[in-house]
Amino acid sequence: MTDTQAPNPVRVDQTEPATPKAATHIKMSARDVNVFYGATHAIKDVSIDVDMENVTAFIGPSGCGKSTFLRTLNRMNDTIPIAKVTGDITLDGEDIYSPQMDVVQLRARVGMVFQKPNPFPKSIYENVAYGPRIHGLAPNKGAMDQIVEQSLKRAGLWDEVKDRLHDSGTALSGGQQQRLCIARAIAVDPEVILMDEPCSALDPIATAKIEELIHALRGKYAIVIVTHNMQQAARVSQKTAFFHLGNLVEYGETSDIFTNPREERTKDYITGRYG
Ligand SMILES: Nc1ncnc2c1ncn2[C@@H]1O[C@H](COP(=O)(O)OP(=O)(O)OP(=O)(O)O)[C@@H](O)[C@H]1O
Repeated sequence: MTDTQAPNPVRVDQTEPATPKAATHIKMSARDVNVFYGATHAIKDVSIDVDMENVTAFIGPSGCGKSTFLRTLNRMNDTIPIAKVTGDITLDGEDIYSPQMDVVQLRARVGMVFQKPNPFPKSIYENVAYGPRIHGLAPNKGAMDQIVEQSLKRAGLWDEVKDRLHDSGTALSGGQQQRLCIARAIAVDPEVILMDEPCSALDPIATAKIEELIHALRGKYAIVIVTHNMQQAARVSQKTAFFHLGNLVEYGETSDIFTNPREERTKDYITGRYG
């Protein structure tokens, strides 16, 4: 889909139940996080809690640091030599930047879906089975078959691919490929799924399917989605964080952010004054 800017005002999905004020389980916490790329200070003292019950959207103008911050949550920035992260980030209270943290394990627990669908050049079955195999999650073929089927079902793809599991994943449509990537993340039994503009390469129908899927997965996994499409943030999330120039300007319930923002900068952004 072409991520066109939202006409204003952005409509918030009123069919969603009000976000529970209590009894949320904080899954990830960031405190005073800074990210530097060499001399570029990309993230400035960001503190935020991500919970299990709500989908959290990160919004803000291009270059404000949404993707950079998202990548700190599963240490994807480790792969960028000039990136330096300071501050504390925990997953269920455990410091993910501690030297004892197994990063491969962390990235299974905190899975990621990218902007451009990136299935392996292997069969649909193998795309999903790869992670469980390297993590030793399936003792035999029957168990693996079950993981593959369940993951594809959860990703809303099973009915479309069950008769061609051994065809190449790259032969699927873009939207199907993205759901295959979500199935691949689900297959290793993650706790958190990070999505970095997962619909920006998709047409409106494929985008709607991913958005439905996000609704269906809500609560099973803590979900964080970066989007520069404000309508999408309003449709899929219950919590929204607005970033600007590396700062977390405002974080709260999506309905408040879009209808009654506290900060002038948030108001300017959601009313289309910049970005
Ligand atoms: N690999 C990198 N090396 C150097 N600088 C980077 C790198 N990645 C991002 N940056 C810089 O960090 C800042 C934040 O970029 P980031 O991609 O996180 O923003 P964003 O809000 O996700 O933007 P967009 O919506 O355009 O994807 C920008 O100034 C960007 O140029």
